[in-house]
Amino acid sequence: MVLQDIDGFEGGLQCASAWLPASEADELFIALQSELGWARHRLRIFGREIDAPRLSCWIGDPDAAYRYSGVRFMPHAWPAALVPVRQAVSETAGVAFNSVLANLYRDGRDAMGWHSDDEPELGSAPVIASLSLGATRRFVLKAKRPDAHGQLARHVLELPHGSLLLMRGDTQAHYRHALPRTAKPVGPRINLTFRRILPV
Ligand SMILES: O=C(O)CCC(=O)C(=O)O
Ligand SMILES: [Fe+2]
Repeated sequence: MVLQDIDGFEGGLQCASAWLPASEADELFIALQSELGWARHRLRIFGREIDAPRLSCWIGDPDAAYRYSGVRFMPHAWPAALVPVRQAVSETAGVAFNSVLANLYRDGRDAMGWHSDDEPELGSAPVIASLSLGATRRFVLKAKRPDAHGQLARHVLELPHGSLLLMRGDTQAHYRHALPRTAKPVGPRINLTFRRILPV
């Protein structure tokens, strides 16, 4: 397993493309797809309530209560399939993660819009570890402020089955990220973003 720095992020973004061997990633995908309590979370955008275009399940230790897009979630308990994964991801990242947001993108119409994971519960420079399973999808980062040429820097990553992406340092403060829709035919994808929720 090799964590590679992604250029232009000064150590704030690292990726291991085959962090989980394919057979383990296959098994994990199947277990999570059938066992998690997938639900359509509701989002508040400009005062309107809308259904998120994906299915989600929030998992964590009992004290890891969390607000996401203006909604307070009580975490589900850790399913057996995620106990060793949480341990291994925590070791790789060097952070004792106490929660994970699971997202299921059923096909190319499911997506996640532009945001930063900068909620106060995550602290000022959070480490977020993102494990991708299933179909490869495009993950895009865009700077919040223009560079010296007046451009908003953009970075595109393809996140394959079993890959682990670490976002650290100023990544949330300086960038937004998104998982755009795609018109290409793609199968389902599960993404797990491990987070450390601080007591507030
Ligand atoms: O699905 C992804 O790769 C991104 C998920 C994400 O940004 C999040 O859960 O905050
Ligand atoms: Fe995110």
